[in-house]
Amino acid sequence: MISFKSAFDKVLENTGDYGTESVNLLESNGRILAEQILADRDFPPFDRATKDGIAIKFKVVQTKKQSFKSEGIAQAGSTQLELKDHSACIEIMTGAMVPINTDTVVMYENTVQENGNFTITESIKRGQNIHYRASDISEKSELLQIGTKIGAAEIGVLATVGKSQVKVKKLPKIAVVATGNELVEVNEIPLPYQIRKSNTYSLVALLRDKNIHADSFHLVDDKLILKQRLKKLLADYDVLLLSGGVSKGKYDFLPAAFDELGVKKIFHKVLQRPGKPFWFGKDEARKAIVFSFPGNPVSTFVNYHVHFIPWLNKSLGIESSQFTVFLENPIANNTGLTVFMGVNTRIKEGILCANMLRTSGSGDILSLSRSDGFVKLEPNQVINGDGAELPFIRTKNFDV
Ligand SMILES: Nc1nc2c(c(=O)[nH]1)N[C@H]1C(S)=C(S)[C@@H](COP(=O)(O)OP(=O)(O)OC[C@H]3O[C@@H](n4cnc5c(N)ncnc54)[C@H](O)[C@@H]3O)O[C@H]1N2
Ligand code: MOO
Repeated sequence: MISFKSAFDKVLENTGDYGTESVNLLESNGRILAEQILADRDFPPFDRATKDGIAIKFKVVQTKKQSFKSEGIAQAGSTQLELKDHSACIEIMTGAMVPINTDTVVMYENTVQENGNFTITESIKRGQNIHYRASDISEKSELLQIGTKIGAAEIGVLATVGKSQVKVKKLPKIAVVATGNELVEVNEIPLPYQIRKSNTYSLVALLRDKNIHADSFHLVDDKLILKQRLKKLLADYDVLLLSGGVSKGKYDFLPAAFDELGVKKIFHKVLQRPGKPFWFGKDEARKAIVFSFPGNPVSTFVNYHVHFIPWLNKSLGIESSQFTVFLENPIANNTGLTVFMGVNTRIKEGILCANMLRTSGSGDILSLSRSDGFVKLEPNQVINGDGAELPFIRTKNFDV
């Protein structure tokens, strides 16, 4: 059996690169940018008014009482106007081009209007209320780097520079596989010795959060059939995420089946809890990676978060976020295993604090919906009554 750290390192040594693809702008949300985005023009592209009011030439302002006759209206979305009489003004709307021969915008609220003449009522500064051309960034400057995670703000930038198609990192093609004769479908009534499958649904849902639309399968405990089905899945998919069938049971055929199919075992069994019987391997010939998680729901869930997510992030070229929480309870891990313990979190005086949850073990599927994530305890780590800051594996968003 290998330590959690060694297993984790081996998982990260076996990441893949799935290339790039072009997707529609809105479909790029949540994806990883695979092209450098440059400004196609200056930002902003012209001197633009930031207030509705009048545009004037500052130099001609002599007294507070002076009034400016309006020559016309500069509307956003219209060509640039020119102030003919330098002692007059042009009314201007937010977003419009500042007219030629003007350099200052005074908002309507700071003027008094009478018969098309405007008198400025407040002191003004030269150049006020103008967002100057290229003051944010100039043409050809880099706006977004390769490797940026695209969110709503980036979609706005991409739209601004006219990217209706965006080159993003391709996601691996994934098969989620349930194993076990005891499993029935969600819409079936289980017999007394059966249960409905849940792991595959959780995994498919988790993957959807990563924009991956996985296909799911169910394999029964028959070694020959298992091998036939696995062979095809290994050829058709980049990654197999399996649950169940990897411990010591008489029907836990997966390790032997992988061996007979020529899938290289990288490790089997990790000094961690839950999720100890995790089997990880690589099919060099068919170019597939196999995450074969132990079947207990908490084991599958924890392994997905602690091993698969960092693997996926590294495969896509992005850093995995590292969180910590302050665990408020004393706890002793009297084992040589790395332990992942379900916790609830809350913000106390600006600090994210965690409290451990009672659970009956890795078959306790309800504990997953009650917890916000897991804290990581090192082998034989003891936390006394003062609590301690610990690594935190977040499994829920803070906004839910
Ligand atoms: N002699 C030993 N027995 C066990 C060991 C061991 O080291 N020696 N390890 C235990 C640990 S730890 C775990 S975790 C489990 C993992 O066993 P398997 O990966 O072989 O999984 P199964 O036996 O197939 O299933 C375990 C449990 O999970 C339920 N299950 C499976 N798939 C699903 C699914 N898709 N949805 C919901 N529930 C699922 C299954 O019905 C079982 O109850 O082994 C221990 N035993
Ligand atoms: O790996 Mo098991 O999850 O300890 O029950």
